[in-house]
Amino acid sequence: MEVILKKAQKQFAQNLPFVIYKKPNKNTLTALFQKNDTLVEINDFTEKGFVFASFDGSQKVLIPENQSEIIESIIDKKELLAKESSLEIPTEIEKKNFIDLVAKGIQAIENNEFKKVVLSRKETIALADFDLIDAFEKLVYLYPTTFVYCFYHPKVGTWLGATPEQLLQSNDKIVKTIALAGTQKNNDSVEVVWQNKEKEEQQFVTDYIVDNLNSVASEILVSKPYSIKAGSIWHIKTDILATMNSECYLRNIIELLHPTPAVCGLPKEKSKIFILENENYHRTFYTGFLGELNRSNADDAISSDLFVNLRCMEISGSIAHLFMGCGITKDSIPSKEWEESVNKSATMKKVLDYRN
Ligand SMILES: C=C(O[C@@H]1C=C(C(=O)O)C=C[C@H]1O)C(=O)O
Repeated sequence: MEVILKKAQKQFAQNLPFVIYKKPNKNTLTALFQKNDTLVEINDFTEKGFVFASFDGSQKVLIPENQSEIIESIIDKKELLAKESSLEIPTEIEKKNFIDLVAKGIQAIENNEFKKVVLSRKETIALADFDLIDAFEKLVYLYPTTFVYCFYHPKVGTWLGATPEQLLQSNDKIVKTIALAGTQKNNDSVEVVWQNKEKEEQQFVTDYIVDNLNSVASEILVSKPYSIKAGSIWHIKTDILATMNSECYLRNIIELLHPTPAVCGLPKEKSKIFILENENYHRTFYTGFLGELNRSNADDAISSDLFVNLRCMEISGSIAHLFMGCGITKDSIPSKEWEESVNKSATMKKVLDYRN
């Protein structure tokens, strides 16, 4: 593990692109160290490597397998306990802006413009004594059930995240995906109880995915919704397994699924326009997707393994930009959505706040 982390440090110091990641519940780190700093873009999703794509689909960057050194390493055993962050809380202005944005979203739903919209915000934190690879290592230990990554490209930026959300996993004609939505903070109670607002919001996501896959799948299996925990937050999740028609390609499936109503809304186009016009910042790679694309020699028979870029931050010099969003429906209460966004920001704040 030392070796792979040291190599990542060196690659970063030399301004060469790399990604280092850990899959949910796995004890292996994988890294792709690109040997040059060429910016490679995806054309049709037949490329091999690690993809890093933006929310609006305008940027689809690849760390190509055939131009990279690929290293895997077992994660050393160590336990880091999550703790409450003591970093600064956001300002009253940030709070007011987000509450106003959510109220505007609810109004648009009441006007029947759409049924659901996911609205988000960005929070900026000044960093002291920050080390990228050290922060990545802490994320690995803090969030074992999530997809943890550190992505760097000198022409794109530096991102870190620990996301609970799979976009899809595919091998030939078998595609696995999930519907994830509904959020509540862990309060150590024995049973997690969900209100109708969260159940409905998550059902929208399941229905959307199943409806869209129906046009290209010969069979779809859908699990019952269940609760899962990511860091100190609970979500509702449904597993979906589809067998695709022979004329369906990975590119079609990605176009059908991304962005799902878990991060955009319903209907897709109308909610997307609302997001682009009303969130007063650019999401760039937040709520985009990332992961292994058409991996060669996949030992677990999964050739593409993609995740949605949530619970993430962009590092820019000595500043971290944190991103968090909430699903808004007709039953949303703006102040509660604000609290939810604050709870979600704790995922990254905990690692920024950690002192050895
Ligand atoms: C948009 C985010 O999360 C998404 C929104 C959720 C919700 O609205 O309850 C839950 C999980 C994610 O699908 C985020 O974490 O920024």
